[in-house]
Amino acid sequence: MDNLVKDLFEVGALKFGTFKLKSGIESPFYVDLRVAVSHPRILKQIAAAFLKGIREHQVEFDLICGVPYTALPFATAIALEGNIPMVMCRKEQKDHGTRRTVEGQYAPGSRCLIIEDVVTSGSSILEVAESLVSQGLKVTSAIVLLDREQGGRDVLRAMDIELFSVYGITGMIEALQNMHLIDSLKAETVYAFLQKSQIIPADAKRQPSRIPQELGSESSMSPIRDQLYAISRRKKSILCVAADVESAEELMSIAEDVGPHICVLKLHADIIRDWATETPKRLQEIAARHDFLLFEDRKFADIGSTVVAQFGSGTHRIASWAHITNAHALPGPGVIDGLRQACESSGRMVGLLLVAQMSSKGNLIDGRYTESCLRMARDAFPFCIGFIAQERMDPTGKLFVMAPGVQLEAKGDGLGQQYNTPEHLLKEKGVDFLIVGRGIYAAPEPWQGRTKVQGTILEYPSIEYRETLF
Ligand SMILES: O=c1ccn([C@@H]2O[C@H](COP(=O)(O)O)[C@@H](O)[C@H]2O)c(=O)[nH]1
Repeated sequence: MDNLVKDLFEVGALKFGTFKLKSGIESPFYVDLRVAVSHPRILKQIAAAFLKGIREHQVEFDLICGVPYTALPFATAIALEGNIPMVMCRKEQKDHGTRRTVEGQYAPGSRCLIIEDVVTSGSSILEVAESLVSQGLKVTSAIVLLDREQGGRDVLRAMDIELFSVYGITGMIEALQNMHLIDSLKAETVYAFLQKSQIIPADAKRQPSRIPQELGSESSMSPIRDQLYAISRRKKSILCVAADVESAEELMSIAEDVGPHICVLKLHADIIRDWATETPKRLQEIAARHDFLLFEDRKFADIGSTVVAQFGSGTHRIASWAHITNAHALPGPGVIDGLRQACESSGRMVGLLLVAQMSSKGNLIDGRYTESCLRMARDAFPFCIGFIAQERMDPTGKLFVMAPGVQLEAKGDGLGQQYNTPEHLLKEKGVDFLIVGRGIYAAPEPWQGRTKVQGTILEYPSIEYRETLF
């Protein structure tokens, strides 16, 4: 095993120095196992090391799947050396041919062991696990060549995936020291770094949002999510204004005032007493001019066939104009299927948010319900793009959180609404977007020379403010 460590070090797969990671964090070591493909001898050693680990840990599985891209050749080598069937997971779904996300032959219910090169947070393994599970495979374990020992194992355990590793970084460092390939100063620097950069599952919920730097440019599986992140980046805004007003004129006036500063305008169409056929057209025109999305806060909560009609027909014909809508998970996945079907019939794609937590005092949502929402939302991605919630939900950051119940002062409204400050929700709870209603459109003090809406909105945080928190 030490020979492999030595070989990896000598081909530059393990480097020591100062390296800026994708997250912006500076790390005293860097692992690049991609170079292994250029050294068939090392690739063979890697496969043997994985097979040894699998045997020693008595991992039970029927087939393997490598996390794209670096672990794909590793999985192939393991499959060949160990005569083990393998499947491949696509990063993006094809838009032609079979549209399969998992390639290869497998029986539903087969146990798939995920093969990974390096684990930091576990998020890449989780993404592959989601794809495999969505195709009927079972995933209960993963094995990695090198665990950076920063907490990914705990994050995965919290998601019911057991992680086995061929090497942990500590063991690898010790082996390198014993072979006099690195000195004790380098080793100490790595240990100190590991101590201060732990991700623990509870904290995974509080990680700074990955929007907009990473996810925003990553995928186009959900055009609405991509559109939202692009607007967020362009306008440096994380604000959704909730305009709970009763007339179309008031709604248009708020939309014009807040438009330049927001990503999303949220409304309750059923509050507007004079809703007319041209109302959504006027809203769409303002949204296009000021570059924001329209979110109808309908909170669907009925059986699939009823929500098909509620979403696509009736006075409001929500599916024909909203970019985003939301639903309670209470009725089960049928509510999501119904909304998806209505979207397909209307020929427009709308992004769905599940209400996983509520801001109101005494609400009946508990931790188990919220966990079930997370599972339902994962299964429904990319139609479901996130949550209405009060804290970060998805450690992978794929599904975002919009949090209502936000004002500059944490208090209540006398009718059960509970407010948190932007700082608390962003910093302590790791939410991605803030939904602010009366804090902006019903703020008491007009600003000199501006409408009160125009004045107050500037007091709410932008992306830049959020970045100063971390
Ligand atoms: O848990 C929830 C879910 C939705 N809302 C909605 O957000 C706004 C909040 O308005 P404020 O004036 O900022 O209180 C409102 O439209 C609610 O329907 C929520 O508050 N809490």
